[in-house]
Amino acid sequence: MSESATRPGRLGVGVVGAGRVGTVLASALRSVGHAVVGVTAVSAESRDRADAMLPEVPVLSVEDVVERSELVLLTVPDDALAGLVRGLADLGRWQPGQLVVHTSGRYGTEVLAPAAERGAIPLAIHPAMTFTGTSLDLSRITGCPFAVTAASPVLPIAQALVVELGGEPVALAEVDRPAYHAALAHGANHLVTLVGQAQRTLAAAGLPDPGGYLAPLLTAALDGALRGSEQSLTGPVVRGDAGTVENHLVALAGLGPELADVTETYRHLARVTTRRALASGRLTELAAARLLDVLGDAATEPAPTAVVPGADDRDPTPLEPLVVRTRTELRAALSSLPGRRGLLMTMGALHEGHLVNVREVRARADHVVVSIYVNPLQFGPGEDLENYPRDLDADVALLTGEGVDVVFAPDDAEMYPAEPLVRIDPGPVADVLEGAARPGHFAGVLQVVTKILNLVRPDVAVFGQKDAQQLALVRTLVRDLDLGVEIVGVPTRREDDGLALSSRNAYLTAPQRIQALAISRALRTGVEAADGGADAATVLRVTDEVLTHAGGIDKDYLVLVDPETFLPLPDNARGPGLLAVAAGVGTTRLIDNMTVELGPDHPPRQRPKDSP
Ligand SMILES: Nc1ncnc2c1ncn2[C@@H]1O[C@H](COP(=O)(O)OP(=O)(O)OP(=O)(O)O)[C@@H](O)[C@H]1O
Ligand SMILES: CC(C)(CO)[C@@H](O)C(=O)[O-]
Ligand code: BAL
Repeated sequence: MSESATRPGRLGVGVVGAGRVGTVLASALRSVGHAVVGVTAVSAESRDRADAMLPEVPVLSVEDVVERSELVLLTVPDDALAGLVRGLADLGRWQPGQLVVHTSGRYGTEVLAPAAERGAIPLAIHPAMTFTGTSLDLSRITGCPFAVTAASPVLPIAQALVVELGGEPVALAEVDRPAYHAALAHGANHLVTLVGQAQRTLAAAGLPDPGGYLAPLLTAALDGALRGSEQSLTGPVVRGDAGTVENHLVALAGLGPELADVTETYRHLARVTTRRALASGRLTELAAARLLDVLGDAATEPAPTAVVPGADDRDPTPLEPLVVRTRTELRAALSSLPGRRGLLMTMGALHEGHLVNVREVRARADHVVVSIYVNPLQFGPGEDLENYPRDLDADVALLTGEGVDVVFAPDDAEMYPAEPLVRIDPGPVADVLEGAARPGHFAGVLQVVTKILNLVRPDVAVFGQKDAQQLALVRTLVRDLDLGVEIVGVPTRREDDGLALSSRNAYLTAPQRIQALAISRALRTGVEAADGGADAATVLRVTDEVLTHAGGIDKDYLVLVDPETFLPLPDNARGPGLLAVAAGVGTTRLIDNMTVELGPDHPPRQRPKDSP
């Protein structure tokens, strides 16, 4: 085709669909000398837009617009396009030689076949741009890439049209349009969702101007991503920082159901990011495996929880859990819960720390079971079995609205109909620290944990890191006895002043509660010393100094131990360590712990305020 034949010349342009794209493109065509002969606009919004962007252009019926135009711009929603073209063909409105141009990203020119059959020239152009429907958009078109699809003989017409608009035509085959459009929608539209999630999360964290706060970082990240591809990636995943990722998941879960979509997206994108970083050699197999372990396996990814508005059409999360007291009732209740089952075991007297654990279960399972049972086997003589706070109604009230399906609250006769003869031997970890202070405690814990796991048969069970030795022993139990349940540890939830949440805090008087703060203060001092490069002996000494000088603290033990064996670390130890305390405050015995990284080879622990 010759140059003059490919140039559109001065055309009468008609616009079907006075949406954002149609009015902006028509206005641009008008500004380069074409005449806009008519526009369709049904809603008041479209009429206003047509008025503002295409002043003095008559608003006409679809048929009149098509009849009067040499170039018909079809800018209707994608789903309406095929019907519109077919309908106009049935009415005999298409004219030979008429240019019929649509701007749908998804379609090529096939969708215009009914017009082509009547001699019209079908062209598909799609600007890779988002529009506001105002004159601001005119500048956005300049230099904007347009995907152009047309039969080869008329492709130059489509290209020339785009050049006239000020855009950069890029030829795209019919067959590639859907994937092309998916890529654009994923990048541009889902970015809006992602940035919106980041803003909502920052707002929940109390930042006054989330958008302003994010702008420099996100601009730099986008710039890097566009120029350096995925090599520009920074943050905890590419550092292999599974602890931080786990901490993020817990923090997000703690923000409540309105932000459940953030957890879901975070988990999914972090998994994909991990796999990409592994494939590009930026993560080792081991580091990737640790991350994927924390993030949960894609194959067992929980369906979105029902608390996400509109996320799926299952029944809404029951507001109040079903309370069952016997194993028969439990079995019946479980039989109506299909899918992945998650469990939190507790002794009741629930607090916010338990709720954080509930949310962690909910993020990992379709259904949540909470057990409430004060297990006599784990209490020694003279301990607080009789006084341990029990208030099932208050516990159920606290769990209401948290997406818990079933509360299993057996009494002693139901849990132990007969004195158990077969006992679990927890092994050497149970002989030290809590085990030494409370002989038989962990045998009793593992006995009841095994029973409840067998009764509930969960896919995943969550335990708090506050009871670090218990968590380690439960992991060993599951490994050694092949119990086939995923055990997830959850970081300790604290009051704002640092006190670890615990049911036994209820025993503290107001002055004792203040005295108890010395425990977390001492641990924090040790962590900071380790972060500053202090050796194990120094870390232990500075922690001890705080504890010893605090009033009202009756230290039972303060140790710096290996987090797996719970044996003391040597003075020159390197790597992870656990600072663990048990202390009496008045008549209440409290435990707490924090992890430290020892030795110069280890980077400082990840702080929440670290860059992403
Ligand atoms: N502050 C907390 N943060 C996160 N998890 C916790 C916290 N406190 C307890 N948990 C976890 O909740 C589960 C149930 O614990 P439990 O019912 O014994 O509560 P508790 O507050 O530890 O009670 P206690 O005061 O008797 O030690 C355990 O896995 C425990 O580790
Ligand atoms: C795991 C547990 C529920 C067993 O009684 C108890 O030890 C607890 O609450 O941590
Ligand atoms: N929170 C651990 C259970 C106990 O102290 O007995």
